[in-house]
Amino acid sequence: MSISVLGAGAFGTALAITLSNARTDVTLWARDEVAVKTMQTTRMNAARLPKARFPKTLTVSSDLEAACQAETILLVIPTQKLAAFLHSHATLLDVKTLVACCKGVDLATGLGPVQTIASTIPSAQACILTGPSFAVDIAAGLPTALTLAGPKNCLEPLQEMLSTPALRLYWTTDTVGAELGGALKNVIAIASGAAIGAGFGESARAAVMTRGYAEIQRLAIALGAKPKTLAGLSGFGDLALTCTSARSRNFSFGFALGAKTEFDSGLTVEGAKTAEAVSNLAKKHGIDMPITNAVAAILAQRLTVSQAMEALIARPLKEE
Ligand SMILES: NC(=O)C1=CN([C@@H]2O[C@H](COP(=O)(O)OP(=O)(O)OC[C@H]3O[C@@H](n4cnc5c(N)ncnc54)[C@H](O)[C@@H]3O)[C@@H](O)[C@H]2O)C=CC1
Ligand SMILES: O=C(CO)COP(=O)(O)O
Repeated sequence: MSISVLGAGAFGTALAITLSNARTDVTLWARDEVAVKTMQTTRMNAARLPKARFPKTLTVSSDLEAACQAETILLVIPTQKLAAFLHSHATLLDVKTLVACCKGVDLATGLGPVQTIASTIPSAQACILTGPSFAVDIAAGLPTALTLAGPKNCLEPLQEMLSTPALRLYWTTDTVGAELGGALKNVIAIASGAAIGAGFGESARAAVMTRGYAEIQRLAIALGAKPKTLAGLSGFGDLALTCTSARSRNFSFGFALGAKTEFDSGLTVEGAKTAEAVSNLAKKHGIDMPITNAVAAILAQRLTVSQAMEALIARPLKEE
């Protein structure tokens, strides 16, 4: 039962390193042949995950057909690129166990990663691995706990296969809760970063996190998520990590918005497109999501960070 990790960004590389520390049949695939050759020679991914050395057992390849011979495939490319990737390579991915390792809602379709897999490759077992984890921590072998969600029949073998001495996986069949918790917390992390960057203070950040969690629950439960999943690693756990760490790209992006400083546009910030996608979903389902709407409005330059905060604080008073 071999494993291929498709996508050699920070997270794909980290997962491939930790898995190949524990087993010998892991392949890390990247589309860029030059980057693959460099990784094969240097045994590291200096561009995305500097300092982390590849175990001898890790195979790095740009041959997608060969990589897709594996029974279990981890998809670690950004959410907005996932649907096109699956469409382009559907025949190679047919009937496989596909584990999305990305966090977001597709702007074009309004679907999360599991739903995107299920709608594109119905023959596949569509799963998601999500929860609080920075790539650097996973690559360094630091203790981490994640949520694995998918169809019941494949969860236990997959949990066994993807757990390592440092990486502890919990399973759930609630794919809706797992994918929405991971997607929506990134939007709240942008808002938290903006609050800190603009100098509104840590009390304001705590309010953004807590009321953000309330709106995550409102939308996700309306779409079928279980409250227990949202309170777990993939929801509350990841919200806590991402909203409080300057190592988070979503938090740092928000911080730069609030502080009016530059931000590296080459970095993957899933919450940016997801804010608009979720704002559209909330409107469609009649769900009140003022913080998400504020982030979407800031990114569309309809509001400044200060105007957004003033509008949030001035909302009608109500029961918690
Ligand atoms: N970096 C982290 O600490 C964590 C990241 N994640 C999630 O993992 C996902 C990927 O993030 P990162 O690896 O950090 O991003 P990254 O920006 O480091 O890497 C993304 C990779 O995807 C590749 N890619 C993009 N479009 C592609 C396509 N069409 N075909 C093939 N490859 C393509 C890029 O070449 C790049 O190597 C995101 O959804 C993120 O939220 C989840 C947990 C932790
Ligand atoms: O999802 C993550 C932590 O669990 C990574 O966060 P960023 O994408 O904001 O860096």
